[in-house]
Formats: sequence, structure tokens, C-alpha cells
Amino acid sequence: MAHESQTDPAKLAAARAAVALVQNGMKLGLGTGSTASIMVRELAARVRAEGLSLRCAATSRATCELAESLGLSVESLDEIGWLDMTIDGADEVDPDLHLIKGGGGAHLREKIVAAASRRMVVIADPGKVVEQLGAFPLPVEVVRFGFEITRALIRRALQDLDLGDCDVLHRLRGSDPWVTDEGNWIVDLHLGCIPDPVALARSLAVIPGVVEHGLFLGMCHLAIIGKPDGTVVRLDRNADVDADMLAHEGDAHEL
Ligand SMILES: O=C(CO)[C@H](O)[C@H](O)COP(=O)(O)O
Repeated sequence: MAHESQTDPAKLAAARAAVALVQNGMKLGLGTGSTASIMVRELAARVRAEGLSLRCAATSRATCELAESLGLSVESLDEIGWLDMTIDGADEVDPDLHLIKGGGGAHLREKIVAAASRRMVVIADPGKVVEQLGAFPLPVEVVRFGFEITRALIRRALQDLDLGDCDVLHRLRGSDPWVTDEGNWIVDLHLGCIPDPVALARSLAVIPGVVEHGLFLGMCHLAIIGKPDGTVVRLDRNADVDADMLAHEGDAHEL
């Protein structure tokens, strides 16, 4: 398959296992990042080979462009409505399948698309599996207006949670602020560990300038972890998720 020679075998294994869950007629969310890009290529190859009919919504402009360039049909989320499944990458996955996402700066759209999906399937390499979230800096998308005030409110919220004086770094692309697909900026919280992700998510969500943080709590149903030898390990939130997926009945629910 194209690009296979440069492709990380663990990511490829996870991507292939997730693409194997796709069934004809599905409405799919396409994630963002290097692992999700491999998945999009694998998906496009399957669609070409088997003539599958799918409707896809993308979680970023980059994914949309890639998917369309490979011949996949991409529509806006509102055109499609509820999705059967989203396949996306992650920066960290903990034993409860709580995630940190947003390393690629797309967590706002990724979370909206995941929330619109019956199933969120995460694909990752073993380096993403952690006992406790937080070693990866937590991305938070913020509006530009009043940026320093929002940043100060985030620092205060972290202190209130006894998370210490962590760095709240403005994400840059070169020397300019990183601008998300929605036109906002990102700060990365260098926490080291997040003992209580639910409390942190709640505290960040009530800060007015915060648009969305990269904690995905209770959203992921299945994590497929690829290994360098090409095998995968499945981490299920509910033991019956796999069977449920395979028993896909076509359309989910209408808007
Ligand atoms: O959340 C994301 C983008 O916002 C990505 O899914 C996450 O950063 C993982 O990316 P990669 O597969 O390149 O490691």
C-alpha cells in the first residue's frame, strides 16, 4: 500500500484494525494526526478495493484535504448528522480510556465529532498508553480576546486544584501563535500528572475564555493499540463493545 515503507508499523497495525471495523453504509468521523492520517489512507484503499459507500466528516481541514485527495466523500458534520463511529488518534490513553488529545491542535473539532458518534475508536502506538494522564502537556483552546486574562484564570484554577505553578505555554508555530481551524489560540499545560482529570476538566470548562480542553473523559469506547510486530491489543471500556460494533445495524439515530 502507498506510503507503507515510511509508515510506523505500530500505527499502521492500529489503523488497519480500526478500518476493519468499518462497514458499508457507515457514517464515519475521521480523526486528525499522523495515526489518523494512516487510517484515512487505509480506509480510502478499502473503499477503492471493495466499493464501500461511506459518508465521512473530518475533524480538521488537514484531514478533510487528505481524505478528499484520496477520493473519500467528505461532508460537513451538520450535513451528515449523527455518526456511527469516529476513528481518531490520541496523545495519551489511561486505563479508564480517558484521553489527552490536541497535540495536533484539533481537539475542539475532534471532541464535537466524537460527541456526535455512537462509538469513538482510538488508534495509537504503545507509547500513548499511560497509567495516569498528564505527562503530555494538556492543550487548551482559548479565544484571542483577553488572552492574558484567560491564561491567568487558568493558572488560578490549577493552583486551586493544588496542581502547582505549572507552565501555561502559548503554543507557537515558528514565532507566531498557533491558530486553530476555528481561529483560536492554544495554551499547553505542563502538569506532569493529572490526579483528578474530572475535577480539572470541570474547572477549565467554566473559564469564559476557554473554548475547549483536550481531556476526553468517558468518550472513548475502544482503544486499539498497535505494536511494532504488527499485532494489536484492544482496550475496551465495556466488554461488549467489540461485539456491538460488529453487530452494526446501519443508521444510528437521526438528528
Ligand atoms: O489529538 C490529536 C490532534 O489534535 C491527535 O490525534 C494526537 O495528537 C495524536 O497524534 P499522532 O497520531 O500524530 O500521534
